[in-house]
Amino acid sequence: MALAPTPPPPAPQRPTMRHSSAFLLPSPAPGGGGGGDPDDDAATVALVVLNQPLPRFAPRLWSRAAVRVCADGGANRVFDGMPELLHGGQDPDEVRARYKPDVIKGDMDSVRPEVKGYYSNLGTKIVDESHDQDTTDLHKCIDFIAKNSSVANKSNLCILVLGALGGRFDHEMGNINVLHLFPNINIILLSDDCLIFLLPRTHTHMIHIERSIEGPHCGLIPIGMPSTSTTTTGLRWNLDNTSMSYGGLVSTSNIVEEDKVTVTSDSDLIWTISLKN
Ligand SMILES: Nc1ncnc2c1ncn2[C@@H]1O[C@H](COP(=O)(O)OP(=O)(O)OP(=O)(O)O)[C@@H](O)[C@H]1O
Ligand SMILES: Cc1ncc(C[n+]2csc(CCO)c2C)c(N)n1
Repeated sequence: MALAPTPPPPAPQRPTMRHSSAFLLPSPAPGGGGGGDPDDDAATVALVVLNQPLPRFAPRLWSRAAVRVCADGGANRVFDGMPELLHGGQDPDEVRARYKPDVIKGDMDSVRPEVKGYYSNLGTKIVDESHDQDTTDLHKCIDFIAKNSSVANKSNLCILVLGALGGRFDHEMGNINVLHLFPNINIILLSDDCLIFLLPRTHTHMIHIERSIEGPHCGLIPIGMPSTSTTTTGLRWNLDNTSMSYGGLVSTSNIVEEDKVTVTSDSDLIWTISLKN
């Protein structure tokens, strides 16, 4: 007697993780004060400034953050860049006192001595890890936020990283690697032109599109590992149980069509979306 075919195992049920870029809005949308979840107005923002030109929205995000950490030469960018961004004839030292980093951390080969001394005198904590030449300054800063800062234990922590994209390709890849090193922390890499975050495979992702400030161009990229099955909704070119890999298909130059995009995958994926100027 023929046996009945064994039914395929049910697809794993994943919890939903919600994402929103409402933190970039000039004034927060109702309930959109933080980073990860648009309905979670208690989300806690930590800011990391890298050694790249400050994005135009840096002052706004600085004001929203609970802790501000400069990665080594990122402190030079705050020292030089905040007075420039705010122009309007304000006294540079008055601006610098208002935009004082809580911490400068890194291997300290890029922060200028006078900048380090200036902020140290204002009370900034300086963490010199010049002995560690195996992890990047961004990695060191995420470690600091995860282990030592006042926001470390917040379940709704969102770390915004300024100046992570554009510039040197080895640094960009190192910055993206940090997303894969800390898959359980909500980290968003930002430039003036786009943002990037990781979609861990443990969840289905519901990405709320803030159309006034982001899109329509987007991408879904399996940087860390290939994916045998990714399914999306809300995109012009949706994936339906589709494989993606470097050397095969990766979803670049896609377009968001709906206010909500959903993504489910068997691999960690990078989500990226363009920012409007
Ligand atoms: N051109 C860039 N593009 C993207 N990220 C950058 C760039 N330059 C610096 N960063 C980021 O800012 C952090 C601090 O930069 P900094 O220049 O102080 O690093 P660094 O370790 O001295 O770099 P290196 O010695 O490789 O030149 C880096 O860890 C990196 O995450
Ligand atoms: C295989 C390997 N490649 C590169 C480096 C160099 N490196 C990586 S992170 C870092 C610190 C930058 O502030 C430096 C110098 C290394 N150690 N190991």
